[in-house]
Amino acid sequence: MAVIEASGVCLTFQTADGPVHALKDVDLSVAPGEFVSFIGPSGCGKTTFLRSIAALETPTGGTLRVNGKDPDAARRARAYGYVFQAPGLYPWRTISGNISLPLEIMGFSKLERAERIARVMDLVELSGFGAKFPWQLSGGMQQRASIARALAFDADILLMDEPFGALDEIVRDRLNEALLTLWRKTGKTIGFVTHSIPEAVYLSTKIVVMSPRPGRITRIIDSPLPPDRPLEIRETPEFIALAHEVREGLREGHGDA
Ligand SMILES: Nc1ncnc2c1ncn2[C@@H]1O[C@H](COP(=O)(O)OP(=O)(O)OP(=O)(O)O)[C@@H](O)[C@H]1O
Repeated sequence: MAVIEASGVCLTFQTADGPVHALKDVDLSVAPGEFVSFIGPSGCGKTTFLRSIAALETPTGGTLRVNGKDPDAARRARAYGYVFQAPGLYPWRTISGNISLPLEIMGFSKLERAERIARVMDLVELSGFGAKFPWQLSGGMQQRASIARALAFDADILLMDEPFGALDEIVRDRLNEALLTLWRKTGKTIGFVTHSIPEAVYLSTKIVVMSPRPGRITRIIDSPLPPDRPLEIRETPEFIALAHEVREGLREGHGDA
């Protein structure tokens, strides 16, 4: 069964300036364990599509199923964790306290919380930093903490909206590597929004190229790269050819190919 199944999904926002077609006729099927990146220029509906999967927006047409359920039922079943662009950690709580908060709200016992916090901190390589406050950590470490928080429910799906966009390239490279390791270890299905072609190509098993006005999918590219990817893979002809294909897809969407 597909983890995410979109068929003819449309979403039109009614604004004071008239309707905005944020998504038009989006068809996509994501299998369990895939790493799917959404790439495209500003305003092509990447965030809107991710938010629709998470039941934070409601499509105005078509059907969208998450784990075979409608997105709202999937949200209630805690089908996914969501990582936002900014880490969004509470400065008055420690890193452990931040990861713990949603677990507290969901009523997990103290013992279970401690076990889960230790496991996810290990996954994002932050063990030993639990007692620190967010402002004592670098930007990259804060974003890792926010990923740990999203992983704490142990949902099968991880939705990430440009999580590394604000970080410098060296930190971003390290986090990309860490995310791939985490994905291989956990087998989760990941939906990842990015503006970066190398990031999309490095991370994904499937690259979804989108285009604006109306927001739509112009190409879906299945990656031929192996799951095990050292950073140096970016220098290989296969990687460069794939990046070229994504760039072509982006150009086509702009109508100036
Ligand atoms: N709540 C809203 N009300 C009205 N229009 C909206 C709303 N949310 C998004 N839009 C519009 O829908 C379109 C798609 O927006 P969306 O944020 O999904 O694009 P995006 O591809 O994620 O862009 P970016 O890369 O800049 O984050 C844009 O034209 C945006 O202005």
